[in-house]
Amino acid sequence: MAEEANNCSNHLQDLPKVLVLGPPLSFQFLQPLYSHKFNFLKPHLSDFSLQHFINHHHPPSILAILCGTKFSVTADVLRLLPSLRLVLTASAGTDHIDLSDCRRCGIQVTGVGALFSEDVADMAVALLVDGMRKISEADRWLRKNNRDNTPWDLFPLGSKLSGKRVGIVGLGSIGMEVVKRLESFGCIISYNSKHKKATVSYPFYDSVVELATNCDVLVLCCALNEQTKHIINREVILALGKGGFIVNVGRGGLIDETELVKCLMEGEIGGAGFDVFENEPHVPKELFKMDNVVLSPHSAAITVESFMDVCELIGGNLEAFFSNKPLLTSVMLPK
Ligand SMILES: O=CC(=O)O
Repeated sequence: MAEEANNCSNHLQDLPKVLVLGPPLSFQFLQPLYSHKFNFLKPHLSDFSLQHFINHHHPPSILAILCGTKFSVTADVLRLLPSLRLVLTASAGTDHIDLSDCRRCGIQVTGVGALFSEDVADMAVALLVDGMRKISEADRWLRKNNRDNTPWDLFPLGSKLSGKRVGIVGLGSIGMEVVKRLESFGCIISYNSKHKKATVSYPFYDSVVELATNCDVLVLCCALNEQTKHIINREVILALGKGGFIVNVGRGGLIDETELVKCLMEGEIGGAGFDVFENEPHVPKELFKMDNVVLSPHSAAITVESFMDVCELIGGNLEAFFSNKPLLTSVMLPK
């Protein structure tokens, strides 16, 4: 028995090490599939501090990190790992990673590319339909008023989605999937993005205030970075107006959340659908009391199918990296 355990730990020692930070949600599916190929180091199961844990595992032998969005890969973390060559995040967003420092240290970064785009777009549209047609509100109302003598016409009217002017903030792969879906609803699309796209003919606004002025709905699909932090501020919200609706499936920090909550309370905007929040897992408690708001716990990307695909992609990227082949997906690092 002891010999078997010894063989097993010897075998583990021979496998390439991958330091798992977070860990990402998909790790629970990934681990059983790839434990025979990689030695996953799991500081979250240890009582040691991260630094102590890393020092205990011979830092020069750790070439790769696997993380999710809840773990910030800062310059301080990178300093603990002098031989690190790959940061692999199980996410589309990379705002939790110090990309400039990765570049400086010659570390490649890989994420899931466009793998979550369809699921996230589905959720964006679901939040929008739910909010405008009051689906969650209707469900709550009917459960509460489930008596034969309650007249159903007491339930408030929703808003029609077809024909609405929808402004997409960030026309990347998620934004394009949202557009595909909303065009079939008969919505009128325009957008704001870092650059005007040569490949689409939808009206482009280089100012988000102008986009909001000309729309009934804003759907936020862009990455969070220095340029996009609080891209939705009070001025944008007021420009969208009292009947307006905002959906955020990007990152919480895209919206000045305090201002949005205030505007919702003051009736300056019609409603909102949130999959992401500024200080997750904190959700402003005022939102729980609002019927014109639909909430979801940063779960837009999470489906059984996307998790299976993500495991395959992460495994493929790890295999490519450790056999010196090109990565299947890679993140562009800032110049
Ligand atoms: O938020 C989810 C992701 O960035 O993949």
